[in-house]
Amino acid sequence: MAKINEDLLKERKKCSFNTAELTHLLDGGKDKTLERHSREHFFLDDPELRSKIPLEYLSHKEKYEEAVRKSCILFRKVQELQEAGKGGIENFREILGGQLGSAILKDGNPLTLHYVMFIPTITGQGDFEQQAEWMHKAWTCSIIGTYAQTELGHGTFIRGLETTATYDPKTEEFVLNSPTLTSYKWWPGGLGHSANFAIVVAQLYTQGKCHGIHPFIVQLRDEETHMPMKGIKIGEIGCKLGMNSTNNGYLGFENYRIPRTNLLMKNNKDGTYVKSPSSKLTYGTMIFVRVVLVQDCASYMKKAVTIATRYSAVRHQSEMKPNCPEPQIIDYVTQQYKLFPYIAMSFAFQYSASWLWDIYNNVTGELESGQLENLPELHALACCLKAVGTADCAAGVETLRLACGGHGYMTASNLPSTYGLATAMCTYEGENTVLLLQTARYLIKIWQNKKNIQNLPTVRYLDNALFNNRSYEKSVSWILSALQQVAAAKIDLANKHINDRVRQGKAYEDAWNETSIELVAAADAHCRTFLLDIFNLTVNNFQSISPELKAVLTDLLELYAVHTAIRMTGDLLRFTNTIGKDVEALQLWLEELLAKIRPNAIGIVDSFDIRDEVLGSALGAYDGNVYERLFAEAQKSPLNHEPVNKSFGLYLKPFLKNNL
Ligand SMILES: CCCCCCCCCCCCCCCCCCCCCC(=O)SCCNC(=O)CCNC(=O)[C@H](O)C(C)(C)COP(=O)(O)OP(=O)(O)OC[C@H]1O[C@@H](n2cnc3c(N)ncnc32)[C@H](O)[C@@H]1OP(=O)(O)O
Ligand SMILES: Cc1cc2nc3c(=O)[nH]c(=O)nc-3n(C[C@H](O)[C@H](O)[C@H](O)COP(=O)(O)OP(=O)(O)OC[C@H]3O[C@@H](n4cnc5c(N)ncnc54)[C@H](O)[C@@H]3O)c2cc1C
Repeated sequence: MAKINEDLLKERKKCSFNTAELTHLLDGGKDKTLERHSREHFFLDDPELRSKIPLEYLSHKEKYEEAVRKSCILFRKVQELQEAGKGGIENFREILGGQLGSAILKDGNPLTLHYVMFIPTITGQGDFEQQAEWMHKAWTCSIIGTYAQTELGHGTFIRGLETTATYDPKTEEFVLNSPTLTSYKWWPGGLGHSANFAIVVAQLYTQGKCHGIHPFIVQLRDEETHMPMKGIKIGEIGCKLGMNSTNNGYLGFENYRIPRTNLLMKNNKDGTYVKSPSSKLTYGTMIFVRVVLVQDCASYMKKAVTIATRYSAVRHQSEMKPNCPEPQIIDYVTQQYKLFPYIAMSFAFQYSASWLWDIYNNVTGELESGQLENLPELHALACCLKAVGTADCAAGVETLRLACGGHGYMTASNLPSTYGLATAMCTYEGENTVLLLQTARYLIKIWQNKKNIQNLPTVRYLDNALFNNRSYEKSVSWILSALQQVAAAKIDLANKHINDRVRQGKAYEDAWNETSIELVAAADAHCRTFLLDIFNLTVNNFQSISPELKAVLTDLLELYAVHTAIRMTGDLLRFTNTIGKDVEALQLWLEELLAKIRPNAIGIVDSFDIRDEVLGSALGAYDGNVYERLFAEAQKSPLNHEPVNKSFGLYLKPFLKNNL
């Protein structure tokens, strides 16, 4: 093993708790950690899953081809694991998500949508016969599917989609058409050249009447030759900020016929068209992905913060005191402020993601038996957690990249491509502002009618939060109650402003739009109370952990709470009993916490136990040999493979001569 950097050795000695204990806690037990290790070994130590040339130096086409090669090996290996009964959804979570997935396929996986949306849509929206027909083919990958909903003209407003599926009773077929340029499907992952099937969301027409959007299973390419079917126009949409291997595609239909039975029917029991109990059941797959994305936010954040924290312990810069050695940059308090809140935030997101996953499973269980009452609460929670989680994650990764100075700008730091993956999450699966407005819509309804509020665990605090009015105490419980008061006050105020505008004669929708900045802020505040509440509950509920670990988790919980409170200073002053002196006390508390966490910072990120191959970063490797790794990475540039590049003879030399 390479020699470990001296600074990191010293940092590791300072750590006050057992890092393995925290690793096991985060994984859900020692056996889970061992399972994860064996999964990592299975995938990361397979030489076939490594690339010979760094991705950045490949052309767009080569990147795609390399990604398809790897994805096929990857999913063959997942199938092997499933067949051996080793692991269920965890395999998919890791392989598709921000850790193993993004380590092996750094710029995205062209087959992700098959697992994340195609299969879940068949399971969630297909009836018994349809599942029998399609699931085996999909699971065994005899067919590869994607989820084609968004169009050139509409992503958010899905009721406005223009693709039509018109029923032809004579042939018992649906005829698919893209009547306009804006009706072309645009964005679906893997659609360009990978998938041969898709779930297509289209407006269903029977007897000249439109019944709204519905999902259909559609064959796009010949299963043998992979040529597009007649009546299908298909291709890739081109280069993007990131995710350049995901093969996002476009798709148009010209009188393309599919059997009647390809309309997914779980929510339309009859063979003839019958309206489902809730049109929003069609949106089920989107809720599923929003839920799993919150977990991914924690993964990306842990990765970025591990890289930046290790680098900050190795990097020395400037003089703090005259004639003293240059300090590690992690000793600058401003640097700690860039790093440690994101360490704390990754815990907050991991714990909330896990609660959300449980709520999701309960509610989908209820939906199976026709109970819909808890769906709105789940939808509202999933929307705001997805929005706040992805926004904080993307901003966090960018802050952490900046915290690494110039070297953070190198692709070898792996921070730019992590940012590319993180920022995409802010848009896909529901643009963040739009999702916060969905949560706000629910909160306003609850505010206007609090009758059943005590049965709704995520909003019951709103019953009396407006009147919390506690005087400042240095405690998480005070911050939580203050944040709850802020959320309640913001909802109340937004509600008042909507009503005022309606009273002035505005249409409700106009009043809503005019109040929407406040509505988004209210939903954001509500979400932050949930994140803190769950973090607090989780840490308080840990019974059998060592006092040393409990102390570290408490520091992180407090830092998360204080950091959130300071970010919302204006709101605290405006809506609670907080006064200027309390803000000063919060600031001192923040600084105290940064100092407390400082000796454990490396220990905490080590506990995330992220393998070097997953970090994929010259700055973040366990051994801390930053400069050697940066130098080695530079040697991989194709420009360094020859002492003189041909452009010298072609352009520079004549140019230099001309200037003589
Ligand atoms: C294999 C097995 C296992 C595998 C497991 C693997 C797991 C592990 C994987 C781990 C790694 C992950 C990696 C991921 C990589 C991903 C790759 C990229 C994927 C990216 C894909 C995409 O990007 S794919 C397109 C997504 N595209 C949207 O996301 C559109 C947003 N746009 C809307 O979502 C609607 O359009 C919008 C705005 C609501 C308005 O919809 P609208 O106009 O119809 O509705 P209104 O606003 O009028 O609301 C009317 C009433 O509906 C209520 N409501 C609305 N939605 C509802 C809902 N969903 N459920 C219930 N209720 C709902 C609402 O609350 C109102 O209720 P009320 O009336 O009671 O107030
Ligand atoms: C990397 C990536 C992968 C994707 N993969 C898929 C896929 O596999 N399948 C698929 O079907 N789609 C996919 N998409 C599409 C994605 O779901 C949409 O881009 C997303 O839902 C946002 O829709 P839009 O692009 O129409 O944005 P728009 O809705 O046009 O948003 C533009 C702006 O308008 C604002 N806005 C829009 N409506 C409102 C409103 N009601 N109130 C206030 N503000 C509003 C937004 O806040 C935003 O600021 C993907 C997108 C990306 C970036």
